[in-house]
Amino acid sequence: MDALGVDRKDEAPWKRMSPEELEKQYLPSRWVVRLGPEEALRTYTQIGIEATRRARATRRSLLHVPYGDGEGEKLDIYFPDEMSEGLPFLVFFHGGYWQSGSKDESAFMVDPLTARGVTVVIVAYDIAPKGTLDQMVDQAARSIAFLQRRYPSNKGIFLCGHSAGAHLVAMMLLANWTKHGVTPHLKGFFLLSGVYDLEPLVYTSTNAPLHMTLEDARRNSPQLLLEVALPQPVDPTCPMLVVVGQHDSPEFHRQSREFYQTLCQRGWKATFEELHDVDHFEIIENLTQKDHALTQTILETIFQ
Ligand SMILES: Nc1ccccc1C(=O)C[C@H](N)C(=O)O
Repeated sequence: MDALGVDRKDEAPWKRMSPEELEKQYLPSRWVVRLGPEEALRTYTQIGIEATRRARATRRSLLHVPYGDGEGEKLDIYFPDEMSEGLPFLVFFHGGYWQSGSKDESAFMVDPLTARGVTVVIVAYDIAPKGTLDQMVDQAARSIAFLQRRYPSNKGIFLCGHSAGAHLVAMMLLANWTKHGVTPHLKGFFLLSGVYDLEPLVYTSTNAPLHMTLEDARRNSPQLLLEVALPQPVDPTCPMLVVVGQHDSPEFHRQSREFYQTLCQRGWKATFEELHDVDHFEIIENLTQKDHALTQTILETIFQ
């Protein structure tokens, strides 16, 4: 038994990997087949910058809105043409292993979603080394509480996260909304190529700027926490979509599949999708396209 009282037999496949293999499993850029690792990361950043430039040039927006007192606690809101506060919101948390990326290069899905009447919010949080995992999880919850307070007549808040951002979104299933003074009207979760058990990362180079101890990792692992958690306040009929790319690593596949299974066991209406011929970066780059299958699935979920 570990500190959380979970009887975790030493069966996790990553525990049998060499340090080199574990390192590779947790570097998504190494599994991209269409491009080299550096080029894949560069392309992802370029597409994010271009989508953000376009969103800011074409959509009505409120940029750098503070959701807290901290310098980094800002979010961007992009509105559809139709002006109404009674609209669905999609709130996006970017990836980058909690140490890279920003809201200013992450407005991927703004154009196709605002065109269909969704208000899209891109949240900034204090990445490492400035922020710790605990602080980033708290910032995610505070940004959502802020939006619920500011737009109380919203038609539902849908959370979407990519990679490390999917981890932050998954942690919202465990948020103590009483502490935040408001219960957000959460209506759906889109978890794209996420990590839900942070323990293996403690033994990789990704942890260098994060400085996670094993305890930090466990305290911030929704996979572990949900296995032992009490019934959650999030509505059991709330749709949860767990998505992984075909060209994500085997460890990323395992993490998504196991998290999906845990969500189902906890009684949530989860679905699991492996996107054919898609890698860790395309999964989010594709959301700039209105006709892409995942963009359509997200819109259908929001408007079902
Ligand atoms: N920049 C990112 C943005 C989103 C998601 C992952 C990354 C990564 O860089 C992961 C890791 N450093 C990699 O080389 O695959």
